[in-house]
Amino acid sequence: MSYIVSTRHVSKEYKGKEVVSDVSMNIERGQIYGLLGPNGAGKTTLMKMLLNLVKPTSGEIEMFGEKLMPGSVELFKRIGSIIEYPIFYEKMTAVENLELHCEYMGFYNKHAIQEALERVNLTSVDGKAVGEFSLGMKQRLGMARAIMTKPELLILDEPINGLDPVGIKEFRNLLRILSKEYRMTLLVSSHLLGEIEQVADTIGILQGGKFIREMSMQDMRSEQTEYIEIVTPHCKEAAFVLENQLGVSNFKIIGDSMIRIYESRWTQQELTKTLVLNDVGIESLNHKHTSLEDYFMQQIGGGEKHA
Ligand SMILES: Nc1ncnc2c1ncn2[C@@H]1O[C@H](COP(=O)(O)OP(=O)(O)OP(=O)(O)O)[C@@H](O)[C@H]1O
Repeated sequence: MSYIVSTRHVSKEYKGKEVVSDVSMNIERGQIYGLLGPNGAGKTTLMKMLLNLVKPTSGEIEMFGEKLMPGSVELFKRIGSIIEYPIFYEKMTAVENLELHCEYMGFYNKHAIQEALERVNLTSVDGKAVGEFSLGMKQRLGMARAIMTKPELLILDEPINGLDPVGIKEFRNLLRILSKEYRMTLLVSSHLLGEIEQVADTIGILQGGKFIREMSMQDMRSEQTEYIEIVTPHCKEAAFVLENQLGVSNFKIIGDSMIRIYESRWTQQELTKTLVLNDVGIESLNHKHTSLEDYFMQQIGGGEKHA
């Protein structure tokens, strides 16, 4: 398998503290790869290492099959990125900023500037200095700058920050277009699975600097569990009846009033009947499945604990 990005045991320490720890990740050409993790997980640091902005303490990085070295410069002509907040010359207009970027990248194509601005829906800002833009407009301009040279790989750090709901929807469509029509490979970080689950092909989960898991969204969806959820004010009594009358062993008690049963031996009717016959009042009893967000929270250790 040829990967566009491949890291081998990459770690980064700051003042003796490891903030990225032994990360081995692989991004296939043409994929939208979601790098997920809560604040401070190490997503930005990992992306900065891919862009040679931060030197790994140990480990190796390959980009486009080539080992990343301090002097690798040509590689970055094939990569577009937005890391943290995009920075611009505030007194210049959007077009002037993009023209300057073209010059810097050795790429000049007036048509590409207009096309990029149209792609991100930032067309009626002629004559306005970037310093007067809102955060969302700056994010759009950052995106225009990143895609203007049609890079093969696009690295976006929390790109949804600052966008309104319409902007988020447009942004997801843009990612799909860049992937499907422009055949770009995309690495997108987020702290919320919900923001990228609809577009990502693969997810890598980072927590406390450690790479917990890398899996396709398809596998992630198939790992969602089904369960029966009982809401009852008599949780302890219900658990006792389930265990002793029905032999149910695979269940969790959540808080004071909820039980989730992960085995399908008994129907909803049978469970209801047994609980009621044993004087256990029930508020509801329903068949459910975990959402991807629940799954993600479980992976990063923020899910419910076993009773
Ligand atoms: N230059 C630095 N010096 C010291 N510590 C740093 C430096 N840069 C990052 N860190 C620390 O490394 C850890 C990971 O930070 P990083 O910004 O990579 O996480 P993140 O997952 O991108 O988080 P967020 O979503 O909040 O941006 C944090 O504890 C941060 O304080």
